[in-house]
Amino acid sequence: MTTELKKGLEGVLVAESALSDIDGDAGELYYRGYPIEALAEEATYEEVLYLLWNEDLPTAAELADFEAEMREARAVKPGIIDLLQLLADSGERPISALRSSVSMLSAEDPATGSDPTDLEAARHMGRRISAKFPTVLAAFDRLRRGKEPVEPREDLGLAANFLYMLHGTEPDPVDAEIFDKALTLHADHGLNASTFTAMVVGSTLADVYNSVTAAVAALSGPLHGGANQDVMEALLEIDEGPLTATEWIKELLDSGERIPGWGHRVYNVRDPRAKILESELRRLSNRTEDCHWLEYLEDLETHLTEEVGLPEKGVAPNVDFYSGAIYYQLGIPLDMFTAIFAMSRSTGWIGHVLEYQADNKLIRPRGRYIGPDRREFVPIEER
Ligand SMILES: CC(=O)SCCNC(=O)CCNC(=O)[C@H](O)C(C)(C)COP(=O)(O)OP(=O)(O)OC[C@H]1O[C@@H](n2cnc3c(N)ncnc32)[C@H](O)[C@@H]1OP(=O)(O)O
Ligand SMILES: O=C([O-])CC(=O)C(=O)O
Repeated sequence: MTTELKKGLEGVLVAESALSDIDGDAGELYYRGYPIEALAEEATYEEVLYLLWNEDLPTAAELADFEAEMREARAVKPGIIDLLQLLADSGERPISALRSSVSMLSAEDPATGSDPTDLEAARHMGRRISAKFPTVLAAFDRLRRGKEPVEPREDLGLAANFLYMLHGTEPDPVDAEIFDKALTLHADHGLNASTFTAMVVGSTLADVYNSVTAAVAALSGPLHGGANQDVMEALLEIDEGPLTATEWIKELLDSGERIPGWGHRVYNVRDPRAKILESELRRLSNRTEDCHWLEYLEDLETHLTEEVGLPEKGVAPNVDFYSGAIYYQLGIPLDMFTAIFAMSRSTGWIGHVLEYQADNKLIRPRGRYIGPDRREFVPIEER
């Protein structure tokens, strides 16, 4: 046993994976060997989903079968809608409603309770979760706004169908394409906190529903998936307040707070996903003829880079810095941003659990004990 303590498991190798590879110094990300830039530009999110769950990109026939299967699984039963109504009425956050809905999806799946080593049953559960997450989230948002959920459409891709179910109207093709790219960019990212959580749960041979429930919970925090909402809240505060973006960020730094959407455990340079999202935000801003969110973000990045010098400390924009403004311009409510991240990341969680369980070893690290020395028990009447 090693006695070296690695706080936060920083830099510790705990598993092998063929899903995604990150070069933190070069700022590069690959899914199964393909650069993220090419996948975002050339492939649909469904192709990426297939790639992460299988060993390679699908042929046209494989993709058609896979898409048909996923599209057929989109609808949810009335019991889920009743649960979502209950959660909406109690003012639950979307990410928490999503977490609760995984338990209900499990209750409604006949495969739940199957042999934990049955990988085909696990794949089936994974497909159902990723197919139903967009339906659950769109329905939850509509219910809390007093609207009827919109039934999923099988003739639309996953990204376009989500926007359709959320807004009740078919999205502009450019909006759907940009959202599809955002989903691709969030689909997997090595052993990040939520994926590792899913793997820890999966390593006990708990089923995919249990692994995903825990992963949603892990993603919800502001140090992980919650940062995209924090960035947009900051932009709104700048927009509504008297300070310029640069003045606002100076105040935040002076108060000793961290900049949301900046810094990363693995990247020492700009996250490659931030670069793609910045250019997609530009494309969207040109379409909506509203560039001011992009301008705030670029002013902030210029100031934090040139004046504050954060990149010299290895702190640079991460995936959450530019994504929030895209979602906002697509008409997605702020508190849904982290849940949308979960909707896409379910792909990575499930892929990693399936991969890990295929060659399973219970994950169980050790902690260094720093409590009192051995001592005699004192009965309560003598304390
Ligand atoms: C999808 C994702 O999960 S991406 C990350 C999303 N989270 C955020 O954007 C929240 C803001 N960022 C952070 O809190 C951090 O960068 C984390 C949690 C993501 C990574 O943190 P760690 O790898 O543990 O780095 P650590 O906390 O040790 O920070 C290292 C140094 O960089 C600084 N730093 C890190 N992030 C930031 C930031 N956002 N703003 C200002 N300084 C920062 C720290 O103050 C520290 O400086 P010091 O050595 O002078 O004390
Ligand atoms: O990798 C990480 O630690 C966080 C991250 O960027 C992600 O999960 O996409």
